[in-house]
Amino acid sequence: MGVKLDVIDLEHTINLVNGEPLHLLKNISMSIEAGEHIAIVGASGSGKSTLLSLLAGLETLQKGKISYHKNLEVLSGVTGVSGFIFQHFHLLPELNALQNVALPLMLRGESTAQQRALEKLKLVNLEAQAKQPVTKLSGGEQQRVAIARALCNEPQILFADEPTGNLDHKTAEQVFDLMLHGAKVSGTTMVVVTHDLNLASKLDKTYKLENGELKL
Ligand SMILES: Nc1ncnc2c1ncn2[C@@H]1O[C@H](COP(=O)(O)OP(=O)(O)OP(=O)(O)O)[C@@H](O)[C@H]1O
Repeated sequence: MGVKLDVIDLEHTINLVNGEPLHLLKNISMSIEAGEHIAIVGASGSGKSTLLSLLAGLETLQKGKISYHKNLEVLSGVTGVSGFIFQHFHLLPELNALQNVALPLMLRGESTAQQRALEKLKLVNLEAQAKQPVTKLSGGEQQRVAIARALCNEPQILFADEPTGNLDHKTAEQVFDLMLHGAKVSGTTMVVVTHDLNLASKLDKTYKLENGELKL
């Protein structure tokens, strides 16, 4: 089962180049249930990526509290149980698809890394391309490799920042559906930042970030 996440009164301020503070996020409170899939939408520059990085523990909290729970246990953080998918794939160009997916497991010394990586490549319909260098794959295929890699660690919560923003409309929908399917199969909680309201509507809830406030 996935991770449950509670956010209480989160605030975030950035300093603009002219020295003025900008209150990017104001008193954000939300709960994301275990296994729930939510979308965060909003205008460019509204703070979606910043909020996602804070939720994923990739950026330091300035004010407020985020707590993570698995079953009835409170976790000290999510770094070990989370996956992250970026808009620009972030694959290692010198490796093939299978090696990209297996690498995080191999670095942890997992003896079944290759086998588990191949299973996840099957899940995103890329078994036949496993030995292809990723530079020879299409954009949609590269993003499916990134999804397989993120799922390979069996994450309890998955964060995705515009995961299909770099793809054409049809490919974006196919890749998004595969990502959602992968998360559903493993009961993974998922938080997705997207501009695409059609894709957002496939998830359980859509939050809109506007003027620093998050609304359903
Ligand atoms: N570390 C930082 N220092 C200064 N400004 C920052 C920093 N991080 C983000 N910003 C600014 O904060 C604002 C929000 O950025 P963010 O990337 O979170 O928005 P976004 O809603 O994800 O935008 P987009 O949809 O265009 O990706 C932007 O104006 C950005 O320039």
